[in-house]
Amino acid sequence: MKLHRNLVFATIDSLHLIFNEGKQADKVLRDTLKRDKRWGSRDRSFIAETTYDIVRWKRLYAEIAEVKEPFARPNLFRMFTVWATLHGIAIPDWPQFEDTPTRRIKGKFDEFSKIRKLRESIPDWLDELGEKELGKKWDKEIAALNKQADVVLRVNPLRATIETLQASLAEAEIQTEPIKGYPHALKLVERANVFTTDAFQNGWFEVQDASSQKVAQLLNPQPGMRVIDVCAGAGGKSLHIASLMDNKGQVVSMDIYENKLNELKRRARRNGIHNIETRVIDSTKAIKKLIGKADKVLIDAPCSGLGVLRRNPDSKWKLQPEFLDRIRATQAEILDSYSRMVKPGGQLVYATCSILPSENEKQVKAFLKREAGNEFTLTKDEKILPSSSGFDGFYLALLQKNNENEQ
Ligand SMILES: C[S@@+](CC[C@H](N)C(=O)[O-])C[C@H]1O[C@@H](n2cnc3c(N)ncnc32)[C@H](O)[C@@H]1O
Repeated sequence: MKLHRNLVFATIDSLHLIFNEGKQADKVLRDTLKRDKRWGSRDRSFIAETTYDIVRWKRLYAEIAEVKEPFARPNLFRMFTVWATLHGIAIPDWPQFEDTPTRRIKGKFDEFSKIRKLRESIPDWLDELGEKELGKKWDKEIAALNKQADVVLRVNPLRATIETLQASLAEAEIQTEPIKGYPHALKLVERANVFTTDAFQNGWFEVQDASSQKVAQLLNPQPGMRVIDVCAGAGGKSLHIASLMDNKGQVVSMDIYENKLNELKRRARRNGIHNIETRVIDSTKAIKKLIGKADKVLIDAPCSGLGVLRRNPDSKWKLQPEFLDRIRATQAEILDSYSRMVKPGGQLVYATCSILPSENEKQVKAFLKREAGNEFTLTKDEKILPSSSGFDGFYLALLQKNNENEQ
């Protein structure tokens, strides 16, 4: 592979913004990719994939390149050299690469591969936490979380079927395949930009990982019900729930951030969904009004996001142990407060995109022991691990609230 100067420079510029200025990788790449209209899909994917790769392997590559943060520009070129050498790509004789030794890169790679926190390129604290929470399983999970994620679509049954969507994408030269056990999912055979397709513009599908699609399935909403999605964000799950309800009944989508709910409304319009009502949680009143009013409540809780590291490798470097302590406390508060919205005889699903028991089954167990949880029983739960599923790490628990006469 021949390296092109403007693509390499765009990659280095993106890395500078992500590493040195703390900008979010997806936002940086969105802006970088707008820089040159002449770039084709291969050029774009080179910039995006190389940037994500170097973000994912930051610690390992920095150790091999013997550079430290903040990374001066010549040091970003040294890290790029590590990436290129390990991918068997020859380094061109540009002045930027003059001081970047290529010798010993493979030797150091082999040497560091014996130490998990270097091999998997993660901070010390995260390696210790993973081992403490998951024991021997941590080895396999962190390795799986360092792989590139598949792109999975969820067909919108209000607008298309798996077959019509597959055919429409094939016309745009995007090949997909169904995934056994996931009735609404299609996996891209090769990465492609699906957002420019007619099928996307017409609301035939959303991009949603296969594990995430299991959440609304477990909630099993029925047409005519009132379902409350209390941590709805930009609405990935709300849209799925509303489509399963065939636009009949009501979905109340709530979040503390109005801008996320505005995005949800835009997506709902594109999906042809008109049974979603959004409500910002700006005081406890918003919750009190809905106590005992929902047939089903979904708590898609804020979490560490450790199960989706493959999609957001930069969160390895942004996550802090103190944040994890705070988020666990928030999860417990949310469970206690929002579970009150479930009617007697109704159901609650608690979900996270984390693989840590302390955010998942331990959180549910503790809730069931507290006063707020004493009217609920755990019907079933599922831990989806990236190493065995091949998809994002998720936890889902279905809880049943007693009928009034059982209280
Ligand atoms: C895992 S994300 C939700 C993703 C969303 N359900 C989806 O499928 O796209 C968690 C959401 O919880 C929201 N959140 C954080 N703290 C909250 C709170 N105290 N009450 C309600 N929502 C909260 C965040 O803004 C975030 O959108």
